[in-house]
Amino acid sequence: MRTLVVGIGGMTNGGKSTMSSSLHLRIPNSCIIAQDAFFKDDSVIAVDSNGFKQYDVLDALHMDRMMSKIESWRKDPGSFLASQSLRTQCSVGEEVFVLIVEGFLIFNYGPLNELMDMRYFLEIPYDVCKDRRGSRVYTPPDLPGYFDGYVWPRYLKNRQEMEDMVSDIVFLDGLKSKEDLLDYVYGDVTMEIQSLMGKD
Ligand SMILES: Nc1ncnc2c1ncn2[C@@H]1O[C@H](COP(=O)(O)OP(=O)(O)OP(=O)(O)O)[C@@H](O)[C@H]1O
Ligand SMILES: NC(=O)c1ccc[n+]([C@@H]2O[C@H](CO)[C@@H](O)[C@H]2O)c1
Repeated sequence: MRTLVVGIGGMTNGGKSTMSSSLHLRIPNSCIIAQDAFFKDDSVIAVDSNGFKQYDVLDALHMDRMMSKIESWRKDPGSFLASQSLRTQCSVGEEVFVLIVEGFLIFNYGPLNELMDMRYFLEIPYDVCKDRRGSRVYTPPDLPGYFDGYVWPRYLKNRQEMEDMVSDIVFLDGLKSKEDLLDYVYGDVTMEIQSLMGKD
């Protein structure tokens, strides 16, 4: 059985969900596991001296649960796919199962990073990131000053840590159009699938 794990990482609002869901729709036998689904309950998230909730760290996430879910895909991707929602597209005869792992801290977690076959990171400039983030409503909503006082400085730290840990990441300019970005990653993934299919 052949499998491929594609990591779609990136900054907050870099376009990860957009890219991942479009990729999923184009790639047969693919599914998405998104890191945002594994945030701990708000009541256990640490708060700093400014009153800012410390959401942008691995400690805010149930990474153990995320890894268990990925493990169940790895054990039996066919059954995992079948247990997914109606959106899942199964294609008989396609032999490579593709897992799209999406999230803002996927490469910072060693055991998860190790499982990736392909790594992408969507980046956008500070002002675009701040604008996009400002038009989103999280639960709980961002406090005034949260972006400059917490999200951005924390991103810079997370990014440095990621670059110190991982070298083979393809950085993508998130200012390009959704279509161009998708075409690029889809082209790469398709080539990899073809190459895996030719392996026996
Ligand atoms: N290439 C693009 N060009 C312009 N806007 C984009 C592009 N990709 C995504 N967007 C827009 O940016 C916003 C954030 O996109 P998306 O939700 O995909 O980001 P994200 O990285 O998953 O964010 P988060 O992880 O913080 O939820 C959305 O409004 C989306 O429509
Ligand atoms: N529980 C959530 O999903 C949640 C709550 C508060 C903030 N966030 C933000 O999500 C981003 C990652 O996609 C991070 O920058 C968090 O601040 C998420």
